[in-house]
Amino acid sequence: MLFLNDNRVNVSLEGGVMTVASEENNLLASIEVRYLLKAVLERTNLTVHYVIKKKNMNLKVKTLVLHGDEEDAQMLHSDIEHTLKDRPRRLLVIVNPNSGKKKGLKIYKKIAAPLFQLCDVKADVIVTRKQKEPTDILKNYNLSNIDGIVTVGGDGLYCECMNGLIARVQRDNNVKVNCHNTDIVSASLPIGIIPAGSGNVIVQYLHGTKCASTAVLHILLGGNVESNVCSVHEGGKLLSYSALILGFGLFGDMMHDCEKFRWMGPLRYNVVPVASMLKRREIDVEIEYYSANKDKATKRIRGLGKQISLPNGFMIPSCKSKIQRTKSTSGVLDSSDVQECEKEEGRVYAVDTHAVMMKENQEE
Ligand SMILES: Nc1ncnc2c1ncn2[C@@H]1O[C@H](COP(=O)(O)OP(=O)(O)OP(=O)(O)O)[C@@H](O)[C@H]1O
Repeated sequence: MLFLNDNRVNVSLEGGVMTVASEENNLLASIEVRYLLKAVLERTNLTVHYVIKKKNMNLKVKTLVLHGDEEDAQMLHSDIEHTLKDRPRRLLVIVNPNSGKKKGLKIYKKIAAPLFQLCDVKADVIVTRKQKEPTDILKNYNLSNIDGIVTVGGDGLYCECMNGLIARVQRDNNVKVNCHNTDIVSASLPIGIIPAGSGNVIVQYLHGTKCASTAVLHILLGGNVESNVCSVHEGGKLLSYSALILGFGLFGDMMHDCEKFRWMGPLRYNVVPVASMLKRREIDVEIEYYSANKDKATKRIRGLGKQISLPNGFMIPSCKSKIQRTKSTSGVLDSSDVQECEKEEGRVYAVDTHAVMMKENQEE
């Protein structure tokens, strides 16, 4: 026998929904099981922590307290815990204390750590001291001991961890990474992002909000989504993996210039691009991409000092496609020039595939 306030209630966990109804069958509470966070049992009291989604896409923790017969409370507790068995339990957390406004560590301690504790999540927290450290950590870390990686920082930290993870997976699978025709082996380990950086574009894209506690809750709820990853090659060598934006021309110049003013913090993205725009240069570029659908012919887009957009749908996560770009060349190319170009040193190839998982609520 269980009670909600003074009402004697029946609780069911069927059809993916936890319902609490009065003896007269009036529905008193209804919570989707995927939004259940944790059930805490203290003798005859069972506190159910769950998440609600607000209109602004932020998630908020709520509680429901049931009390009554100790045995009934215990049974319901173990039923709820059973529904949570696939949630992440062990995480590697990589914090960049210098991200954005340098609040990464504070955000982790104040927002993430208490929620991790509530959900019995064991976190191995590493605070980075320098650039490239995340890549080194992921070279040798025992990945079989964890359910996911969490970054506390900006898009750059995520990209570096994604690079480290993808490189590690290729190494473990003996992939010839310098060969641009080789498929990238997908990583099965998800990467969650707690935003503490300058732009936090990926988190906004995933969750519709840059709220840090919402990101933590998405990670704890255990949803994930596949994401494309491109490998970028030059001169027969792998340069890097890219999962957010692969840019060149004006965009590349802007980002390059912004890096020189990292000391300015997030403000650099508002100021520095203006100067990059003023010293804008024309770039002749040709992009060639191969559709996932092998029946479709190879398409080619050419532009000289123009904005070039790839067709819609290019980044559909499940789509396997390849893009290739030649290095900046002078004059307009025809198809025979392209073949010549492909023999040149210094060409850049990019191959994209779905390879990395990011934490997200699947329904969003
Ligand atoms: N302790 C550290 N000191 C300096 N740089 C670091 C440190 N830890 C990580 N980095 C590197 O700093 C870069 C940017 O990190 P992050 O994305 O967290 O910050 P950001 O301010 O949002 O920058 P961006 O706008 O480039 O994303 C990453 O390449 C990351 O690896």
